[in-house]
Amino acid sequence: MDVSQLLDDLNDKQRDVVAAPLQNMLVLAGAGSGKTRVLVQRIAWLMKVEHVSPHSILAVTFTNKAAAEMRSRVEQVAGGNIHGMWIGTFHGLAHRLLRMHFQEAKLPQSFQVLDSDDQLRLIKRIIRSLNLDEKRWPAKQMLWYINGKKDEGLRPQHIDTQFDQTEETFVKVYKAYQDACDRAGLVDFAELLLRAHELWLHNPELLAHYQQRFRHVLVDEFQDTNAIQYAWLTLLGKDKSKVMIVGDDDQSIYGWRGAKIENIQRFLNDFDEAQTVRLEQNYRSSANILNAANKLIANNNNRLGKELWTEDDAGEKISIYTALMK
Ligand SMILES: Nc1ncnc2c1ncn2[C@@H]1O[C@H](COP(=O)(O)OP(=O)(O)OP(=O)(O)O)[C@@H](O)[C@H]1O
Repeated sequence: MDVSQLLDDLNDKQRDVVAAPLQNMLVLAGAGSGKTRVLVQRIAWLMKVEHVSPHSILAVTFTNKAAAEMRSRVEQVAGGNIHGMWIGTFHGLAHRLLRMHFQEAKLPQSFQVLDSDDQLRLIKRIIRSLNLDEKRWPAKQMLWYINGKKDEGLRPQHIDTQFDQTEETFVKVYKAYQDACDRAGLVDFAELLLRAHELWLHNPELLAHYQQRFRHVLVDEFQDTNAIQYAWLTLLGKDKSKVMIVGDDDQSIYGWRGAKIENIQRFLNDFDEAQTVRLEQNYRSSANILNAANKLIANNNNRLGKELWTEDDAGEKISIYTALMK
């Protein structure tokens, strides 16, 4: 087939990614370097050139909006039928798996998803039922603790509280909260991910089915993945799939909610012969802005390193604006 239409509007590095052999790959993509375009064209390439069935492709993005956009762009570029392809957020895909396999996941068929307001209300009730002082043990802090532990893949029984009485109380609330959720068939957002991971971990045949099916896995915004998302992805893709992750270690902004930038480095160690390609040409900003950004991010620790550049003019000089916060 004539593949030129899939490669025509790409620069050399973008082409290297789209037309790469079937392999594990890290695409280090700077801001405005066209990563969405590359991801979409890569999926189209897999289907049209490598004759991969859409049924074998799983693509993960970070927001529902990005997932919807990717789906419609892939449909456009690949020409319509992408039936059987899974495109979604980590949470959306985990939810889908739990609905399909609720019995193996030990959930009632009618389980409900709790949003963070519901979660906070339930935690407040638990704190009261345990006769704890709400001022000393604020519900919001408990909520952060519970979600944080789930993001790390930890159940109450995994947490060692031997030397820490404060943590002992946190774990007591976590346990009572989880028991209440389990009794009522309630699943919070962090639980979606943790339970989807446990679903595969404890049901090897089910895992084998998905490993067999999803031979091509693509993940966007990889720098934002937390420990449990990485563990889930590793279970699925490490042995049988070709996994392409796209991320930017200079754009990690979710450390405060469990994102682990070191997952990029772990990917290079854990996934066989992963190749790295850097997308450094920027299509969004003038050279003055990029040079200033390059100088600033050069101060970040432990970066894999890249240097953004543009064919555009220097543009206006940068001015500094100081604003007061109320
Ligand atoms: N090879 C190219 N030639 C011309 N324009 C391009 C090329 N690749 C990407 N662009 C343009 O660059 C802009 C940024 O692309 P895109 O949104 O895909 O980047 P991105 O890396 O996902 O951005 P970010 O993650 O920073 O939001 C878009 O307007 C896109 O059309």
